Amino acid sequence: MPDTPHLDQIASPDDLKNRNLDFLKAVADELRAETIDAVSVTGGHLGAGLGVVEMTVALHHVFDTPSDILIWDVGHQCYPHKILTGRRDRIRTLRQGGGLSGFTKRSESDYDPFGAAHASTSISAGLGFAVGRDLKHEEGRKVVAVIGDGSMSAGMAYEAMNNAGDMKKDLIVILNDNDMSIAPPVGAMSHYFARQVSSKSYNSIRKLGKGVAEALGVKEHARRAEEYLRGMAMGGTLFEEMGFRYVGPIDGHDMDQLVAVLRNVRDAGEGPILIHAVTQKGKGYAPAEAADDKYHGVAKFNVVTGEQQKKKAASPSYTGVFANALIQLAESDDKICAVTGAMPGGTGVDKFAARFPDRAFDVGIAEQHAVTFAAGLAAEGMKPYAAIYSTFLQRGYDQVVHDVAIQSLPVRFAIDRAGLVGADGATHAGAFDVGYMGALPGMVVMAAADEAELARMVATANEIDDRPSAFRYPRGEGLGVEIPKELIPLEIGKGRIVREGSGVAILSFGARLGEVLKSAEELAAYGLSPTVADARFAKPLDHDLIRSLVREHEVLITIEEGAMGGFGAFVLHFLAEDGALDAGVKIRTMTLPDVFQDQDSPYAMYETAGLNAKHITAKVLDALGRQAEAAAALA
Ligand SMILES: Cc1ncc(C[n+]2csc(CCOP(=O)(O)OP(=O)(O)O)c2C)c(N)n1
Ligand SMILES: CC(=O)[C@@H](O)[C@H](O)COP(=O)(O)O
Ligand SMILES: [Mg+2]
Repeated sequence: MPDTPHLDQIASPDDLKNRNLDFLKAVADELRAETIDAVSVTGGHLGAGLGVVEMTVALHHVFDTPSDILIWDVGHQCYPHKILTGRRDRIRTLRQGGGLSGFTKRSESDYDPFGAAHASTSISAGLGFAVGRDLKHEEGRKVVAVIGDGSMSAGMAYEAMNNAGDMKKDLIVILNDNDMSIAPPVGAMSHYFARQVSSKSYNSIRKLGKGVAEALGVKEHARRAEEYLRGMAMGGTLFEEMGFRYVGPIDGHDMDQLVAVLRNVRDAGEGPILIHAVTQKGKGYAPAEAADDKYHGVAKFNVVTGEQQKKKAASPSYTGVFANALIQLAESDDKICAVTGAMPGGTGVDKFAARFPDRAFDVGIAEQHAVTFAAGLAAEGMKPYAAIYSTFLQRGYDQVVHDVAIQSLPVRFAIDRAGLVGADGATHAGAFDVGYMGALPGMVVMAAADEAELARMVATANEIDDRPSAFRYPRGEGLGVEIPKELIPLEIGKGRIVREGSGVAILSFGARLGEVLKSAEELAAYGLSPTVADARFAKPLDHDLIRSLVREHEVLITIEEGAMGGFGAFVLHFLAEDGALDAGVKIRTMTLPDVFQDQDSPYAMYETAGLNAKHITAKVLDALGRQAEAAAALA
């Protein structure tokens, strides 16, 4: 544990008030050490937090949080903020079951006025707070939104600035420019920020900033503050064109400069202001600074060496299987393209890009654009695979409906991180895609039961050229099954029987199949031998398979790694319309529960969700009227 005599004096941000700069700098140093130490035992997002340590201390010193509103965009950089705002004693529970969230969360603290985890929401939310404040005539309260350069690639940020610049509300936006997203940043705006930073004025302002900060002092009056601000502003920036006053670039690790600038901005009066702060992701921890990803997201690690305790994977990841299958197909099909929204590593598009650089596109944190861009590619006769996490595809849903589905354009949606993802919690759960994709006329919706199925689904989607298709697969490793060398496409809308049995049928959609097969073994002890089927498709549904399962069994259970309103609902709808329900057939649908589940290990989350083998066993017994045995199976 680090030695932290200054940080020990900070129970809340109040303890940062009336402190001198030397004290604040000492707190920052200790806060950085404490953050590194905590993440070394929990794993999590490290690089982003290390880049805002000084900014976090300065913000809580200058502003009167939580009365003043401080919003962290994404929230993955908020661990130092959590340590300063009364959560230090629980910081080593970050991202663990029952512990602190890895993001800002309203229910966790008054110092988290707005929850996040998806990018680029902070300016919109901040403007909402500012307008609400003014409507309540509480004009003295300040609103600050801190947004990263990567998150400034999303349309939402500009929609918010467009609105804020026009409304002229008192709102402070800090552009935390570390020249990194998860991967290197992309896009013209990223080049624009770089030009601002590399301009000569930055260097002179750095020197000037220190001098002026020393000269100004805490109680300097407003006129001097205004002059200082004007001296810092570079003039003619895009932000100024949008109605913001622009301050910077400033050194986001220089406490003297930060405190002086924040104070002046705080006291500068009406209207939106943007402070351009240049920071370094991973700052102050050599292994993070040296790493390509700046330790964006890490496993537990050794603080001295920086070595991460990554578990050796027994099988390839689903993501890797997707990437390899796509590359294999693209070797002989030059129409195949891959699109990612700032997640090249997470989706495997980086592998595809290494092989086919001209056919891989990282469009930034811009899922809406990613979907419509893919629609344009498809309309031009290309075969785009939009590889997007289930949770982030939510942001592009109108584009899926309006730009893709209504026009029957053959965009292939590779939906990664389907189902529960573990430590990232509710904000990142891939819970809803089966329902929202399956609702769309013409859409083909598949889910992979294992990695071999996934590889074949990639090939199946390649053949679907007259309408959109989607295939979903979970985070993490596959089951270790062999992947066929030749990727034979599946027959559209046809499932498969995996295990012949009688009495009970379990129809699985997606990667719960492993748990279903475990349950089938358990059920032998109860004298039962269920039929197990893999639906493969939620749309079109395999009507023949479902009819035969119902006809030949007393009980039908459906199971999926998704929210209600998905596969089970589609099956029930079909059976109701088909008249099967009139005959009193016993059907149960197993889905994620109707709650937003907090973070835990994926296994524990599925345990809470009631979707592991023992729950399936209990569900079968319960449906058969064997309640006592069902309860015992759960014990
Ligand atoms: C809508 C959305 N898409 C993708 C992500 C995944 N994501 C999380 S952080 C991040 C990079 C953010 O970069 P930046 O805002 O510059 O913050 P930094 O990590 O550099 O501090 C991305 C792409 C997300 N959280 N939300
Ligand atoms: C904050 C964020 O959205 C990403 O960093 C996310 O945590 C990555 O998740 P994976 O680890 O599943 O790629
Ligand atoms: Mg960044």
